[in-house]
Amino acid sequence: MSEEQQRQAEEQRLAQAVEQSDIAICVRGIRNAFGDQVIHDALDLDVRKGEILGVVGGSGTGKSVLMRAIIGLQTPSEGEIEVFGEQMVGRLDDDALAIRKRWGVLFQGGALFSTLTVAENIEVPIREYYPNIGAQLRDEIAAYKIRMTGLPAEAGPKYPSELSGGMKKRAGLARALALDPDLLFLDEPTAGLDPIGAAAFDEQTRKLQQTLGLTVFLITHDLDTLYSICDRVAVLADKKVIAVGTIDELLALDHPWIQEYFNGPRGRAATAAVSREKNKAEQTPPDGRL
Ligand SMILES: Nc1ncnc2c1ncn2[C@@H]1O[C@H](COP(=O)(O)OP(=O)(O)OP(=O)(O)O)[C@@H](O)[C@H]1O
Repeated sequence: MSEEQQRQAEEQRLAQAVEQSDIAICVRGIRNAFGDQVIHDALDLDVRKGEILGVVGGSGTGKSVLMRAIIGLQTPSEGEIEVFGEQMVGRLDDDALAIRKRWGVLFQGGALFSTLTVAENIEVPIREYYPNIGAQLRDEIAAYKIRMTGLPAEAGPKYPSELSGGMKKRAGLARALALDPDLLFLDEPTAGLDPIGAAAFDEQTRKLQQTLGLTVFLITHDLDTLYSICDRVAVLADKKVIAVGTIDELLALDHPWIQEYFNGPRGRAATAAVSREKNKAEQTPPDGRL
């Protein structure tokens, strides 16, 4: 190899290394199947650091299975998954502890422990990963997370059955944030919320993502969420991620599911709502008076 070729190879290697360091989650060639039912085959996906990536796809396309594979609850039969540069497939729980502490998960439906109060739910991951933290500090952390997610302080001693749907989601979010994660997984966080509650939850997610510098993997069917807070969207179909990009980039593709989803009546309504919000913001003077 000539000196010039060596220099070019080194530059390429460095460029790749810089590119890689921008990636929070790197999924390559994974296959997931349940018996004869193949859910993913040769699926690739990159999630960039600091982005909110929306993950969409028809029901049963394997969005939750993909999330479970990334967080180690489902072992792919083929392929590799890296989180923050660490190989995850086949790692034992103890071995991957340092990485597992760096993410928080809000499962579909909230998945709060019904026999524990909100504060006790939030304290579960703290007890699990930091058993030496004393009760008083644990309580303080829980109270802080409760405030952070917009719940009233009185929610702490309540049981999940005493909360509204929106409050349950926020309690689940508070638990997901218990360990100050860098990476947040949200599985259909606004499902079942009324539109105002859903918009408030989205806004909270965006605010937290910006202030805490989080990377967010967000599974949703909610077009308003995609339009209002997602930086990019990944589309699952045909056992793969068939496209990733901004909504404008996806709209330029002529895949029938993508066109139907974003350009159907609901997609058009969501676009119209976003441009109305934009116009309103542009017409509002900086001091907020109309
Ligand atoms: N533990 C399991 N055992 C057998 N099949 C499973 C298991 N988990 C998921 N599946 C199947 O895998 C497929 C994908 O499920 P998944 O929950 O990931 O879909 P999804 O895209 O998240 O759907 P939805 O949008 O309806 O929530 C479904 O057909 C489901 O029945």
